[in-house]
Amino acid sequence: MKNYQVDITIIGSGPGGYRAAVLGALRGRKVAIVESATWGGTCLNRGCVPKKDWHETAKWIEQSRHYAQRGVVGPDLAGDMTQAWEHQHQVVKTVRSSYVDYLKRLGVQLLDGLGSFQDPRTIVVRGQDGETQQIQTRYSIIATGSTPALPRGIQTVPGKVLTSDMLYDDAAPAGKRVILIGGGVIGTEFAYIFRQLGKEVQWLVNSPSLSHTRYSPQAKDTLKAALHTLDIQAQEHFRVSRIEEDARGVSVFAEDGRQVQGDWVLLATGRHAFTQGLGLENTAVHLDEQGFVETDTYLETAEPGIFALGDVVGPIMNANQAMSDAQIIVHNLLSEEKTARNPAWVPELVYSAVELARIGLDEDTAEDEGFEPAVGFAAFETSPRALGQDDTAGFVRLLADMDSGELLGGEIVGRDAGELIHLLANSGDREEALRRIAETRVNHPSRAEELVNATETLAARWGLEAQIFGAGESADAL
Ligand SMILES: Cc1cc2nc3c(=O)[nH]c(=O)nc-3n(C[C@H](O)[C@H](O)[C@H](O)COP(=O)(O)OP(=O)(O)OC[C@H]3O[C@@H](n4cnc5c(N)ncnc54)[C@H](O)[C@@H]3O)c2cc1C
Ligand SMILES: NC(=O)c1ccc[n+]([C@@H]2O[C@H](COP(=O)([O-])OP(=O)(O)OC[C@H]3O[C@@H](n4cnc5c(N)ncnc54)[C@H](O)[C@@H]3O)[C@@H](O)[C@H]2O)c1
Repeated sequence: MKNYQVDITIIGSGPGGYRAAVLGALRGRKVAIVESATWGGTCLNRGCVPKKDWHETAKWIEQSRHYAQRGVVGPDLAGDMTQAWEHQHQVVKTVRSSYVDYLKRLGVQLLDGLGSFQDPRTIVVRGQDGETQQIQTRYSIIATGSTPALPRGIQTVPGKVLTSDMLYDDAAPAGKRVILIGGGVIGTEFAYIFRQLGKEVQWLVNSPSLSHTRYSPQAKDTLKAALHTLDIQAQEHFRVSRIEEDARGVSVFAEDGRQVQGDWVLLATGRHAFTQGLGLENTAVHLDEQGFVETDTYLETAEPGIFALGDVVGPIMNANQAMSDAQIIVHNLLSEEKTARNPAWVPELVYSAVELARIGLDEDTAEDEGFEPAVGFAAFETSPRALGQDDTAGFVRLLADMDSGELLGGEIVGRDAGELIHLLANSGDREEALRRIAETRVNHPSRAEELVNATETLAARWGLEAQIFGAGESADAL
């Protein structure tokens, strides 16, 4: 049995674990990272990276409908999921090998196998070949992510009843008629992607799409309208209770007796924290009622020296949160001044018929926290850049406190929202944020200009000129 002595051990190599390993090594610490399955975790192998690759393909196909009017002529184009699957697979392989390479170059010790606490400072790693290795560690980070949650009584069947994990682990099933279950983020993203990739999609949801998220009603309505334009509509109040397979495919039954038939099913019915086999009983680490690892606001568990991040901590499950958590933990391990987790200021995204991005507080939360939120709005409808791209859906919506002009939150809907949100994500002084945006030297024509326009709307409509433009000359003095 091989033995290692390190400063920090990370269990799980998803975006959170990977980022923690990189930051720990860059700060001169001896780091080991353990992975029981594919290096890179859910995000790289079965989540964000392959999904965004498909979203890009779906956008190309949608945009091809504008080709003729722009003077690009030729036969009609259509999506092919088999080829799209191959494309994402190649992208994922390339990214994975560059990730692993970088960790090795930084001197991180990579260990293949299931990591399990023998005691709070000892982790045993069991490889698939039965070999075991042991790590003595000063600190540990649990970064073991999540797995798909299935409705009660429903089981997966390869090629017929899949989760998103299974969809990317093996080539996509051939059948054209797909039944998609769930109105959460995955359901809303895949309804669009599947449709553009040439599938006939029956989308079953028990509550309206994204109803449990913090996007504004305006954002959800814009997305709904874009999906309708592409003839994508959900069957609402469909609570799945049973799935049957036969020679012709699959039948999905609702609690109220409705029945839908198709070739295969994708279950997008949530995910839960994954802690199986971690040996937490040999530590003081505690799980909450939903199975998430409990931590304090600095992400330390009930066992001093053991931290946790990302999906396994929840409740927000996205790569951005996992990577932000990693930054916080490594910072706190190495600095006197501690930083607390603040999920509100980590961007959230949805990639569907339009992109939705948001950060900060929504109106209700802002009011609850004692602010008086004012809204600044700018639509892409008249943006020269958006018009030139034949893609004018969406807007920028900024929230500021009426008294102080402090930026409270922001939402960007439309093409490239996932890139533009970074202009709001800088964690600098938020009392100065709107002034910083208003003074940004912009590229023209660009979508980023609409952020400047939204700050100007805020100033003009809510009398925030002094806070946003500064106390310069008044109009009377001119
Ligand atoms: C279809 C889909 C699309 C998504 N798209 C996006 C997106 O566009 N943007 C976004 O921000 N988020 C997206 N997400 C969410 C994102 O993938 C997750 O939030 C993110 O991967 C969580 O990162 P993590 O580091 O917490 O864990 P994970 O990425 O889940 O990684 C955990 C790793 O730990 C390993 N592990 C578990 N137990 C052990 C053990 N005992 N020993 C060793 N290794 C272990 C697992 O094998 C796994 O590799 C998507 C998710 C899905 C399913
Ligand atoms: N862009 C991103 O950041 C991104 C992308 C994909 C996934 N994720 C994260 O991954 C996690 C999993 O995504 P998800 O969409 O599976 O989960 P989710 O929790 O967002 O949504 C699950 C949906 O399934 C529905 N559902 C559950 N049981 C059902 C039943 N029996 N019949 C019909 N509907 C049922 C729920 O009502 C809900 O609408 C989420 O936390 C999500 O935020 C993030």
